[in-house]
Amino acid sequence: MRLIPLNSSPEVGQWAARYIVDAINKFAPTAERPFVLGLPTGGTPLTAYKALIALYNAGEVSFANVVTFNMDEYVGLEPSHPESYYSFMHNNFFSHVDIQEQNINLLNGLAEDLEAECQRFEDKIKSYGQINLFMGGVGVDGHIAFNEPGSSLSSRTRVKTLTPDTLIANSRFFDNDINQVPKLALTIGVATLLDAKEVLILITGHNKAQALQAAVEGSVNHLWTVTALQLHQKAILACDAPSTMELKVKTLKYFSELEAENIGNL
Ligand SMILES: N[C@@H]1[C@@H](O)[C@H](O)[C@@H](COP(=O)(O)O)O[C@@H]1O
Repeated sequence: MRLIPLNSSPEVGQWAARYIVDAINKFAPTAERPFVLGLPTGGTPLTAYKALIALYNAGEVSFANVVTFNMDEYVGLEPSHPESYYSFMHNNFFSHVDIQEQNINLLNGLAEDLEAECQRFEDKIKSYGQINLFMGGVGVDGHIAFNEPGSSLSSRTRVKTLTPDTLIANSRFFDNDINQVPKLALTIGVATLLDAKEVLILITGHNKAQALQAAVEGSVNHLWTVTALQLHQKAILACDAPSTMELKVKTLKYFSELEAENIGNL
């Protein structure tokens, strides 16, 4: 695991965007051999999307040969609903870059057969071989995508019932009314995420400090699904200063020194 200690949320976004752009450019994608990028929604990645758009506008990257897969989507919201993850992604990222619509993959939370939709998504990912880089965030309770506490660490894309904690956290996007938040979501599984060649998780804010502590210092545990990243060969956690507050001084110093000396720790 690499832990990248940064100061602020904008710095985390800039670091992540630079990492993604470098990965795409190094891969030199073509139409026949696209770069496959996994993407999240949420407040945390907004600074990364802004920084990616800035790098695109500066001519440093093209998304023309990038294929994307989003982590999750609510069940029952029209794509045009302002809080659907379809809307989020188009408003905050896709509409601002040169990605091709046919290269965008989002789960369809309105599918008649939700299980078949989840299988379609898994199959589509497999058709590309592997996701090259999956960016994600983390919930206050350490959930990854919508893999709520207690999710199988071998899980695949499926329907999940959201916990009261997640409904409360996400009600801020629904007029602070928990009853407007969809109770179900489609989400990639923990194993789907672990299948990616690289995983980059962004963690910002003091309310994520316990999740970061669990991810780095805790044991692998299905109650904090982010801890499954300890089993991944190439997991990176990019975090701001407030989110590191629960880490031992020794832990933070160790990871900081590795990065300062450009050694990394995979
Ligand atoms: N399904 C999403 C997650 O993918 C996201 O990581 C989490 C945290 O969101 P935020 O970044 O807004 O704190 O919220 C939701 O549960």
